[in-house]
Amino acid sequence: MGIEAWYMDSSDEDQRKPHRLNPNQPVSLQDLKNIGVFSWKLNADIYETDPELDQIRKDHGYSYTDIITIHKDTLPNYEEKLKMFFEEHLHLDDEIRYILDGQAYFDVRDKEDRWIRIAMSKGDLITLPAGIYHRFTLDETNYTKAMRLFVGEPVWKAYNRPADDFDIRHKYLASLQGS
Ligand SMILES: CSCCC(=O)/C(O)=C/O
Ligand SMILES: [Fe+2]
Repeated sequence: MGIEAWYMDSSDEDQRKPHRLNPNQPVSLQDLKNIGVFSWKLNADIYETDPELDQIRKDHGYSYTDIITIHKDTLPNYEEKLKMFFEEHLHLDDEIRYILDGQAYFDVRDKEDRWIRIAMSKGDLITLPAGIYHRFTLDETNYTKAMRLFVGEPVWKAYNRPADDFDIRHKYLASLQGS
């Protein structure tokens, strides 16, 4: 199957709810590619030995990996971290996440600054381009386990919006021209 994405409503209700418009307004994988968001569906049951994952890592230079389990019993400062992840932000590098178990949402801004919600579940690998405004939340199941990948030594620093003066933000916006 792979990821499913849709435009969000503007309600302030629980961030863990789907927040679909009525009627639902789906966003295609091609729409996501057009804003620099790419995804793969892999077999998460074999992530430790998966040749497909190895190939993606080789092709993109994802030399670093670690695993984060996001659940109230496993993640230190759980509430604080979830709050931080849901602040709209950007990074100076690509954000690459592979869901090994459970599910979660990434929200990204489209070219018109509208929120797109991306539903991620076991086996979904996603890359968000450096400079895109985004945020992350668990869904109502309150659990996910994800591999974090990075080119070289990881830099987790997030810059909350507004972060419009960074070169990477200009570069990202320029990359959208004509797409
Ligand atoms: C699934 S990893 C936690 C979320 C995160 O690291 C991040 O930067 C969200 O935007
Ligand atoms: Fe992020």
